[in-house]
Amino acid sequence: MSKATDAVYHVALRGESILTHPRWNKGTAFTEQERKDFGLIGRLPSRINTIDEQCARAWDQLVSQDSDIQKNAFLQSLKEQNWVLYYELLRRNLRELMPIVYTPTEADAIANYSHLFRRPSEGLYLTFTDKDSMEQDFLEVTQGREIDLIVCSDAEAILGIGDQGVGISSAKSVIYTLIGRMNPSKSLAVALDVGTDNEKLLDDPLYVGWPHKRVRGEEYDSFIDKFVELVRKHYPHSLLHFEDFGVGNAQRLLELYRSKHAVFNDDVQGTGAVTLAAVMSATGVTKSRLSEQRYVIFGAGSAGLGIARQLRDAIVKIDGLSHEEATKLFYLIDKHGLIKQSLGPDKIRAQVADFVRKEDEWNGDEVKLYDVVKKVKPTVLVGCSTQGGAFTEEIVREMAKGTERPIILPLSNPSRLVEVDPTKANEWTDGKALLATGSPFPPAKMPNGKDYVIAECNNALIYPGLGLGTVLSRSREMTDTMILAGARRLASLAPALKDPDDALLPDFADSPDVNFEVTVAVAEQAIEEGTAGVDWSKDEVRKRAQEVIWLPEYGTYVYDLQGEK
Ligand SMILES: NC(=O)c1ccc[n+]([C@@H]2O[C@H](COP(=O)([O-])OP(=O)(O)OC[C@H]3O[C@@H](n4cnc5c(N)ncnc54)[C@H](O)[C@@H]3O)[C@@H](O)[C@H]2O)c1
Ligand SMILES: O=C(O)C[C@H](O)C(=O)O
Ligand SMILES: [Mn+2]
Repeated sequence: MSKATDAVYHVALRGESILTHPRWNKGTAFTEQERKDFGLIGRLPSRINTIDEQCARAWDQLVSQDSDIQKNAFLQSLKEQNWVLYYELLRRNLRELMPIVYTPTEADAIANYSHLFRRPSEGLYLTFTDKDSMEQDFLEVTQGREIDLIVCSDAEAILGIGDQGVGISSAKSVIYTLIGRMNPSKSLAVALDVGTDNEKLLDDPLYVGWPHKRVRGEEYDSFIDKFVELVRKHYPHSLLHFEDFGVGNAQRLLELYRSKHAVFNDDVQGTGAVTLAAVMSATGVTKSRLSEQRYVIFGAGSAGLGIARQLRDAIVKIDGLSHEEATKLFYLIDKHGLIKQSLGPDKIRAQVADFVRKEDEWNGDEVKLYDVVKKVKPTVLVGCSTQGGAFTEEIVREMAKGTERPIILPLSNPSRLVEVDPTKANEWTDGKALLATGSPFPPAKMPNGKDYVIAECNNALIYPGLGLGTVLSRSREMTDTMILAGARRLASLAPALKDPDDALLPDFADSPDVNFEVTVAVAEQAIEEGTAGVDWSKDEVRKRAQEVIWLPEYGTYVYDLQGEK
């Protein structure tokens, strides 16, 4: 592992400029020599603190905040002051602080973005009205920086809370550092502000985004295209991560660009990958094959479709079924009920065409979840519908009648949108259900009194590794086979494989090591299939992956006018 503590950095900033630069600021941890060299003696109180002392102080300040949203705001401002301290504090308390900086609290932070606004998030705002100066604005912010990863969102479908306009979230790029241990200087968060259809925001005089209806159609496409072309021109080797685009754009843009650049849609592909890992783990417990399951996916949007495709493709690849046979194992349900032929084209999105059920199997207009469960007897039920509580007691009990160990994955975020509270699902199935949720939940009690840990089936458990594996191997594309390799590696690390009563997926406390393994698996696969721009042995992949790890440690600074800024 790289030892940043021993690292020596040549830095060209002095005085106020270094103290206000979050990458270089050490606050009270500047050494005596550094205080002399960087003109800081009169700018700092006398005592020199260690990182341990700084973490203890920051922790005390954090826990004195009254609510999670205030804690989130406190951590945001810490990030704006001192990256090392911010990431080190989070690293030391990962399990506890993930829900504060990420799901579910981040949903509230984004929903209240304009009201909590203090200063712009570091990152890039690209607004539709400024499209003509996009390249200039892009270069102004990036300034020739080395960037490996760009996370962008048009915020049309933020988690399950819908259109949030310009609610830029740097949370997704923070995770690349926190869990993927990626150098934060190498990532960039981009807000693509094309307006909003959220009336509450449009009517809010404090809304900080462009107060205009969402631009759609050709104008939208050409705006996005201009941005993607800039990324391709200035950062041809970067990974472009799409987050929380609306259902009409997510899969479409992915298909449009994936052969031209390494693009990744987290909601489609990241969610598909982590859910596949959870199902592989659960079928390990039930000692059955993926191809022996019957799958009901409730909510056929970006996530639902991504999950269905990922599972289907894995069944083909791993269990050897034909594409058609594997597709038949899936029942997709959206707001008009089961997706079946008679719904007609207005109610069926083009992307789900593969999964449309034949009419002769079903009577009636709109077939509801309960009726599907009753007839199909699914072994796997996935929720990505944004409909809190949709898996009612009646539905869960019905499912448990049809299968010994129902695999139930209510994935909608944030917590209040979960399709079923896992404690309830555990109770209604007498502890038989194999459960994982999208947001963190406390353990449920098994009939024998033991805790059943509810795994967090959130794409953050895998996307940093998928992204970093792609970047590390300098792949121009993130292929389905690379994603599958990452998902299989994650599944192989599932606690339930060792102890069937344990969690279906690794804990977030272990996510940095887990993602390291995913990174390695993805890069190995890219090299094996020839997608990579490098040709390394397996040992070398691991060594290189170690070398790029960034740890939140200060190192020693030397003042140097030619140094970094
Ligand atoms: N756990 C994870 O890692 C993860 C990842 C991605 C998305 N999600 C969650 O999944 C949910 C969906 O996200 P998305 O990106 O797919 O959004 P989306 O808008 O693309 O999809 C939501 C789908 O649910 C459908 N729907 C709405 N009401 C319904 C109803 N009553 N019955 C059935 N279907 C209904 C919508 O028509 C839409 O197709 C969100 O809550 C999001 O937070 C979780
Ligand atoms: O943001 C998350 O927690 C996961 C996912 O990307 C989502 O949209 O819900
Ligand atoms: Mn998302």
